[in-house]
Amino acid sequence: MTAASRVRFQQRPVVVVMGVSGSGKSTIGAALALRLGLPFLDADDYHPPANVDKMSRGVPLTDTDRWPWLTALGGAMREQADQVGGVIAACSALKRAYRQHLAEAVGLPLVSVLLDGDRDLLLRRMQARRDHYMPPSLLDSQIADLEHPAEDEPVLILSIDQDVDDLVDTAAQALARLTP
Ligand SMILES: Nc1ncnc2c1ncn2[C@@H]1O[C@H](COP(=O)(O)OP(=O)(O)OP(=O)(O)O)[C@@H](O)[C@H]1O
Ligand SMILES: O=C(O)[C@H](O)[C@@H](O)[C@H](O)[C@H](O)CO
Repeated sequence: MTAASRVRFQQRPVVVVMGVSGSGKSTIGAALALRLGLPFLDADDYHPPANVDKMSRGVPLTDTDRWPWLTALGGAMREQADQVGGVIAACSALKRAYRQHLAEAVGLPLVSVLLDGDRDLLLRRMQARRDHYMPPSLLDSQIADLEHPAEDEPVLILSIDQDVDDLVDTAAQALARLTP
């Protein structure tokens, strides 16, 4: 048993694994949820078809496109948090207002895990992906929209130039300390 798998929380965490497209949110979020025995929700599954169509055509989403999507995800997070106590969601959550909106929808404080990487690595990972609607041409608009969590937002920042297992180990251990 690794140190991370022995982590015990006083309270189950409500976590948003966040960052720009290609940073590894779905990959790390799913693995972290499995490690912590918590439900996993992927924001990609909550987009209305019009949003997916827009992104597929290489057009960045606007705030207006994102609010209903964030409301739907926040509602699903709340259901899981009510039933299970905690939840891990993968969601770009690029702007502070989006993270606040999610926290309000859930009714509990969120902990963000920001997957941070440089543009070259992000682009390589997006280009290597074959089965995803999000085109690499949208990366720069994602980077432009990203507002790094401020001092008053509980956040764990992870550099994505590490193996998935290492990232999950670090996140699991740090969450035990960050969770109120
Ligand atoms: N730490 C890592 N090391 C190597 N490859 C990784 C790592 N994390 C993710 N990947 C790979 O990078 C690609 C992007 O990851 P993923 O789809 O999870 O990102 P994402 O942030 O969910 O993207 P999007 O927001 O566009 O859905 C995938 O092919 C995934 O397998
Ligand atoms: O906020 C946004 O611009 C979008 O929702 C994207 O982040 C996508 O969800 C994702 O990155 C592609 O799967």
